[in-house]
Amino acid sequence: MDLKSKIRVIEDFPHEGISFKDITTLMQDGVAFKEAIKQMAEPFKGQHVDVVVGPEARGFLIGTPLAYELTSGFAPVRKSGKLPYEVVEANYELEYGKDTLQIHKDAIRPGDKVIVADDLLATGGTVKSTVDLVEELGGEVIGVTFLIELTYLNGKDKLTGYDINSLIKY
Ligand SMILES: O=P(O)(O)OC[C@H]1O[C@H](OP(=O)(O)OP(=O)(O)O)[C@H](O)[C@@H]1O
Ligand SMILES: Nc1ncnc2[nH]cnc12
Repeated sequence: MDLKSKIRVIEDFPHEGISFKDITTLMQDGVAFKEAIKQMAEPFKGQHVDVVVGPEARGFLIGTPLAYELTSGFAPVRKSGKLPYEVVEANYELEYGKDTLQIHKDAIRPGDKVIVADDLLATGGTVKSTVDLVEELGGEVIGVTFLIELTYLNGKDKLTGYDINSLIKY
């Protein structure tokens, strides 16, 4: 299936010069959505995964079905002030802004095998912060996976040494 053809591209959103990759059109198509998650899970089948971690908000859309497919737990990384229990936090920059991300202190146990999942890799700021939070809690990041990678932004450079996968490349 041509999953790339299911992505809607909107130019100059949310700012002039940004070519926004809209995954809602892929997700509306049940067969395409299922195929995308199946393909994202493929490299991890047969490996033990304790937790998939996904950053708010689109990381939840991809991370939770991936966790379900891998029979692992899921832990959310959220923007500042949303999580009710004790947190650790990291500041980050992304393609069109900056923010603070937080994770519950007990979301990861030391030694947990963790996959970090998001819809899209742009500059890599979001996912690098997410990886840092997992490692601060003692988790081992065994993979970092994206539905989409914007190769022209070189986000992978922030993630050297990690096993990185992406299904759809621009
Ligand atoms: O690689 P980066 O440059 O960090 O950009 C990628 C991030 O940007 C988007 O999230 P956004 O912060 O727009 O939040 P949302 O998921 O709540 O829409 C996207 O879902 C990734 O998480
Ligand atoms: N170009 C883009 N399209 C969709 N989400 C993004 N997040 C960061 N850059 C993005």
